[in-house]
Amino acid sequence: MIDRPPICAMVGGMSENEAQRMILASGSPRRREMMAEAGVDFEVVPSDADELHDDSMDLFALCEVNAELKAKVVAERHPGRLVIGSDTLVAIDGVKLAKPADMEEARRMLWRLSGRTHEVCSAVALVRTGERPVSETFHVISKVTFKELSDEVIDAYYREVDPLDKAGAYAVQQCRELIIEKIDGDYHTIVGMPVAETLERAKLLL
Ligand SMILES: Cc1cn([C@H]2C[C@H](O)[C@@H](COP(=O)(O)OP(=O)(O)OP(=O)(O)O)O2)c(=O)[nH]c1=O
Repeated sequence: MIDRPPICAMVGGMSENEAQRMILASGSPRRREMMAEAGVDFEVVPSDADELHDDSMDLFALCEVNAELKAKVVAERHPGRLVIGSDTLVAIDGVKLAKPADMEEARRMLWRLSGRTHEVCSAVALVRTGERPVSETFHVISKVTFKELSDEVIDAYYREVDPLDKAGAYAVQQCRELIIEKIDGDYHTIVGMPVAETLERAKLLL
């Protein structure tokens, strides 16, 4: 006899367990770690969506659009599954800082942030296609104040931290004492995703 789950435990051709398994549409190791630490069952399918860069948009709006683009591409390929996409941007004086293209740009970003307070926005899109479609997007903004930096401090910081895959060219989770004076808001939002709120909302949508 073929061993298969009963029909009542099947959702659109998937077993209930598979349907309940969320997809994190991200290549970010930080997002993956935060979801894993929260103890949820999920699969990682990085998104190949092209991110939008539009300085005329509000910080939160651009972040939300990018989170949606990332989630939608993966959701289209996995109908029936709840897909989580996320985007993080840093902003100061109306200028948005994404991931730096090279070390020179990274250094320029840190100088811009030196001794000042900036915003970090992380947006999350929860998207499902198929029979029970869902599209919900939200964002959280936290504030980070940098110490006054110097060339020596930046050299020391970049000996320990690779800035090239991080918005704003720094990582709050690494060698924080070298560059950061103060954090106001949700720490996980700065690392890349407001994970508690994401999972609360996701649970209601499964
Ligand atoms: C501000 C900040 C950002 N980051 C990271 C989180 C994100 O991985 C990255 C922002 O770039 P994103 O474009 O949001 O994400 P990503 O390209 O790393 O991953 P994906 O699009 O596949 O989801 O910066 C930190 O790790 N620490 C920080 O303190």
